[in-house]
Amino acid sequence: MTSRPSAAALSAAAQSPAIRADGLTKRFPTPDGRGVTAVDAISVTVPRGSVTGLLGGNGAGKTTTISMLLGLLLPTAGTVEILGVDMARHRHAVLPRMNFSSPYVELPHRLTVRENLTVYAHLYGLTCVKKRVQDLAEHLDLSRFLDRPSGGLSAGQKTRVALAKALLNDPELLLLDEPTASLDPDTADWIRTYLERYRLRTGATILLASHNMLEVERLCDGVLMMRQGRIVDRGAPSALLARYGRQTLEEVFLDIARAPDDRILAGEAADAAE
Ligand SMILES: Nc1ncnc2c1ncn2[C@@H]1O[C@H](COP(=O)(O)OP(=O)(O)OP(=O)(O)O)[C@@H](O)[C@H]1O
Repeated sequence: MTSRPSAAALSAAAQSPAIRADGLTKRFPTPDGRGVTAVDAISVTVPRGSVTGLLGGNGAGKTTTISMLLGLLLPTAGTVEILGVDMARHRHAVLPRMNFSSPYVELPHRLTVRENLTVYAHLYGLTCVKKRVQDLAEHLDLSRFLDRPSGGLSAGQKTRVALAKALLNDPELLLLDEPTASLDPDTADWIRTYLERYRLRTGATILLASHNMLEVERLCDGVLMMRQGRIVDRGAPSALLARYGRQTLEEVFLDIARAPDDRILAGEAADAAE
């Protein structure tokens, strides 16, 4: 159902967290019929204006989680509210207020950067599209290759274009899957600084999946640690360092990734108690 939320629901929504997921689960079918549980009943609350890191090893369930938050994948079970709006019922009311970028989603190769951004700007229903594209190109240092086909850009240039696409509608909620994957340290630092400034300027909420622990320590107020589809720990980076008695988030990550399964279950108990 995609009916419009009521006035009372909209007023309550304004007070709600940026993301609230409850019991969110995704099971994929597999050819052997056993299926794989990519995301296993996770419950997450992300406050407005925060930057939250979604961490976990390969296959932990980060991309699947982000896809469900975006409404790109239907959950097998559980609920998602974005900016107080129930994604299952009123997804179209909130989609214009959010956006995402992912290295796994390529823009059409043959279109130029300008054409791609223009198409997306129209899809998002923006007015003054020409000026918006021009302004973003300047902010993200894209002007030199605005008229080149998107497929011919380097990985770093593509990442900046993907970020421009994600910022076209000035999203209140930005979901980023590995925003600095395969970037050189200079470009990665540039993107992080840009994101910090965007958050400060707009008060937007950012959820980012990352394998770069220094990035997470620098950008994130809070961290969600995933393993085998579950949230096994969470907290501010400083709180996690203290809890594990470690100096760096990378060490904490390794502790969690290498812990025996009974530690995972302990994390689940903490999750349920939240
Ligand atoms: N369409 C699909 N069909 C079957 N299994 C899937 C599908 N998509 C994801 N999976 C499985 O779900 C699990 C979680 O995958 P996901 O891509 O969410 O992990 P991830 O944490 O983003 O990993 P990475 O860090 O490697 O990108 C993995 O076991 C993966 O093989």
